[in-house]
Amino acid sequence: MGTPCPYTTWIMTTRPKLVIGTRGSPLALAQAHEVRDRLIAAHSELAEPGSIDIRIFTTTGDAIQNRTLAEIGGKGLFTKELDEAMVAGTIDIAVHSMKDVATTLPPGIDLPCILEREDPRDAFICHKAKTLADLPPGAVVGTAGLRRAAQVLHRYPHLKVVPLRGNVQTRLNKLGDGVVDATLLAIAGLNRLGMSQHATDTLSVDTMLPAIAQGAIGVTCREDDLTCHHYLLPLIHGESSARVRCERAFLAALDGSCRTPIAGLAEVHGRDIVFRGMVLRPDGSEAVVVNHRGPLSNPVAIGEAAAADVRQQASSLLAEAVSAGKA
Ligand SMILES: NCc1[nH]cc(CCC(=O)O)c1CC(=O)O
Repeated sequence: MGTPCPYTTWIMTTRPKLVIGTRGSPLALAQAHEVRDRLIAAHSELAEPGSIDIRIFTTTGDAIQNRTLAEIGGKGLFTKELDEAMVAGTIDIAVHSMKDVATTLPPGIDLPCILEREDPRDAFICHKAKTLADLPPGAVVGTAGLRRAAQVLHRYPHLKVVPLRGNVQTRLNKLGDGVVDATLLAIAGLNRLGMSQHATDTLSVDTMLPAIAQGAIGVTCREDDLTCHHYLLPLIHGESSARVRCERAFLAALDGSCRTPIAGLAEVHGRDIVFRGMVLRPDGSEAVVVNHRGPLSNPVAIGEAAAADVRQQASSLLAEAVSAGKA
């Protein structure tokens, strides 16, 4: 046996083939690990120990957990530091909840990969009632998002909504402490954390239309990084990509963000996409719902047509919703 070449060892330990950037919340880490495991399963050259490095970043969005997002303003709060690290070359790919990704990507960054989507629906979590409809008048629902708040107030005007922020565990703790009577969380997040046992009920999309792209994980990389585009290719899920592109086209055409009281869900029926979009007044007093169907081959056109429909039917409601999300 010859002596191992020290030069080779040095390269292997200091230069991973791929650096993944992620936020540090348990949910973000679970998603980054899922992407790492899928990359390893798809590419034997990445299976060698040390080939993939995961680097954790605190984003502006994480730093302000205790204020409501609507108070802060600005787009891409959960992606900013990751985008900068990618452009600088510190990381090669970044893993995101697509729900938190602004509709316009920064220059030089591509979103080549949407993984197979999880359940897009919201969970109702409560120790006092079996479902949202059973909550008595005056019961307090804690939620950070205008979309969930406006839909709760729209369908159940007798309920009270208060802001409740923090990561999934923090929100469950606050519920346990009795700060609120109930809260709403994405089923996908609970599933990925192995915490689905906390869901008291799954809300139908007729009760609570999901956020744009809820339950979908996306992976970004530099536009000119052909190696990463190659690595990500087998992870792309076609139907999920089409659904997310349709929903994001709707949001983009309405100039909305993840903080706007806008909801939408695209589903695949045969060779068609069936899309439902909703825009609400922030106080839930009024809502407009649009339904559009079209070929799976052009998802963006369906989202855009639905947005045009909203503009035509409810321009003042839309203006109020959009400015609430930017305030
Ligand atoms: N804004 C936080 C956030 N971003 C993505 C998820 C859940 C997972 C997903 O939608 O993919 C959550 C938590 C929640 O809304 O319950």
